[in-house]
Amino acid sequence: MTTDRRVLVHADKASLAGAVAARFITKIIDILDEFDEAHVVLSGGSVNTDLMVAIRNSPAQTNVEWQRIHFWWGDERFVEKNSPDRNELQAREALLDHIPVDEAKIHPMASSDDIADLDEAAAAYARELAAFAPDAALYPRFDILFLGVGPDGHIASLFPGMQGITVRDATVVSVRNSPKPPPLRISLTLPVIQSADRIWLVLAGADKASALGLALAGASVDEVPVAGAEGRKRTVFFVDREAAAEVPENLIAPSY
Ligand SMILES: O=C(O)[C@H](O)[C@@H](O)[C@H](O)[C@H](O)COP(=O)(O)O
Repeated sequence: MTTDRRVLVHADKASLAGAVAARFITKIIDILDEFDEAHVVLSGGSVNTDLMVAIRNSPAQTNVEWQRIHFWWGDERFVEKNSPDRNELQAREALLDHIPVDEAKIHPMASSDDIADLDEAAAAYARELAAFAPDAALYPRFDILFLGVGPDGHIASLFPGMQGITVRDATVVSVRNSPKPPPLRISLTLPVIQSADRIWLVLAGADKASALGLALAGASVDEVPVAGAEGRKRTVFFVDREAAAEVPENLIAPSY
């Protein structure tokens, strides 16, 4: 599957966000040199939100042709449109409202105001993915898919020991009893996550160390979902020192 999986360690959470932002800007400019459009999947969570703020604050971001990028989400909390819990709202406030995006290329998952039924909302996102997929594919070719990681090892809204992480025959799942509130969510499934050319996981803090260590040591995906984060071309774990505490030394690449 993947050709490369590496861990890049930064001193702390603040330098992590700045470093990933700089790398993202460079990489997305390269991708847009090669392709007419790019597809990027955004993540919720505090570390990824800090990253989006760092992207917006980087002087280099004015060199990105933002209107050529499609933005998708890995998961969403199924709440009202204006709820501060919405990953969409957080991403808009952190980044999307501040850059010249093409609104037709922003693909949020439905809120409970848009579609009252959770399963219908998940099905609608599957249709949206298929509508922007090449040929007969079920979803676009994602250039970069960002993920946060929970202390329990969850990615997107795929939680340990729950049904969502086992789903292989759908692109989007509804989640009804998320252990992390709010309980109702929508998530991309693991096969879609693994289809991305690049998965960039961004995580910080001592409470992530055990999940990361287990994932890299080959834990089962059902028990530690982040163990299944492997993109087609490259998978990078961007972490701070605290989160790296249980990463085997031989997997740590020099960050500078
Ligand atoms: O939907 C959610 O509840 C969050 O988006 C969640 O999946 C988050 O990405 C991780 O828990 C990491 O969060 P932090 O970056 O805040 O540690």
